[in-house]
Amino acid sequence: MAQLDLTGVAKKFGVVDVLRDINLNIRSGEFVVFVGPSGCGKSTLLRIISGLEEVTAGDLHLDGERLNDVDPARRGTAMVFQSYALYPHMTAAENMGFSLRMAGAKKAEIREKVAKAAAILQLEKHMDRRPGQLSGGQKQRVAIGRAIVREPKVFLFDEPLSNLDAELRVQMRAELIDLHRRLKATMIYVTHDQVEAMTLADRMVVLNGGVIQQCGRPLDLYDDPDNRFVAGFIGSPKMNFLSATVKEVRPDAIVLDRIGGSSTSLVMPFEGFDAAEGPIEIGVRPEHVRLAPSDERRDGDVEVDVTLVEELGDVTYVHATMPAGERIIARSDNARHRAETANRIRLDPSRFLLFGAAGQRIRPAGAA
Ligand SMILES: Nc1ncnc2c1ncn2[C@@H]1O[C@H](COP(=O)(O)OP(=O)(O)OP(=O)(O)O)[C@@H](O)[C@H]1O
Repeated sequence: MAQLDLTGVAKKFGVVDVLRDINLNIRSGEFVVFVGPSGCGKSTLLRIISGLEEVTAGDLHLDGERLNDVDPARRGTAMVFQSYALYPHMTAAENMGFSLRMAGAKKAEIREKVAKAAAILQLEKHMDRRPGQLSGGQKQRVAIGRAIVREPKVFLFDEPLSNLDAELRVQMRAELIDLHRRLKATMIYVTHDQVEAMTLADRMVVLNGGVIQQCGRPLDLYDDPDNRFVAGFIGSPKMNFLSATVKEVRPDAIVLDRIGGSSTSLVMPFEGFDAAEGPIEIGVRPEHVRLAPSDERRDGDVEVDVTLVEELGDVTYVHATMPAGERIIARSDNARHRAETANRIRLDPSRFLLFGAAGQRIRPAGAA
């Protein structure tokens, strides 16, 4: 068991609020990823859990035990840092066993635990090498091994893959998923990379400005973001945002006008729109914006200026500007021959998400 509960956690550095009213329950065995832009407070939150920082307000409980005043070494957490933080003069085996030695463990026990971790991480052949003789990926595995031998209740990872090249990062991601499956441990992972977060997380916690913006399963956040920040942060290329006005409200639909500054009107299925919402913004993902076939014209097709065509082989992204200058990205799965000549896009209003002036999501009546 390793259930972690954060209640009303806040942190100030001087007068600056770095974290505000963080409430989070992390279940035993869950892989939770804190994600957000630089400076949003994710590392500070991880350091608070590890005990490297104190809270300004709020409580932390691990399996019901209040952690606030428990010494970092006795919390049952183990941290893996971006910088590896290995001792250069020690071998991989000595680095991995160091904390056990400091805790007074017997040599045989240390040997056994280090050998077990080395096997899990496929490091057996490198255990006599010093960090200087290891690759970046091997060093990171030693750092993870050092956490494993401590058999922590909660593993804490602070951007552990950001010093590795792109290919190795993908490989290490797969290894971390496998490690989590085998150890069944509670893991908390910090990254600013939303793709890394999406691929690793059982649950993502999106932070911005020291506040939790949304917390949930990666695809739920992708499909059903609570606000414009989450909608724009998750997904690559990013969600398109277009201005629009609501011309008419029907019981089960709205008529949107001046979409992206164009003369286009479209009917969007939407139950119970509240006319008091004020100006709105449409969010639509690139995969829901298509190139209109040149031989077919439909209401709602928008003339655009194509500014860039990115042909990636399996998919093509067409970057364009709408008549009033708003930018939009369309995705095409088979547009190699057509992308350069495309000049109209087709929007799918059933895929639109609506956001209010403060960036809040406007959901249809009855939606969660
Ligand atoms: N010891 C400190 N004293 C003062 N301010 C700090 C301290 N540590 C962090 N901060 C500030 O707190 C804010 C959050 O920092 P934190 O390192 O948690 O962000 P982060 O989301 O992990 O960013 P990054 O991805 O760049 O590491 C930043 O504005 C940072 O400058």
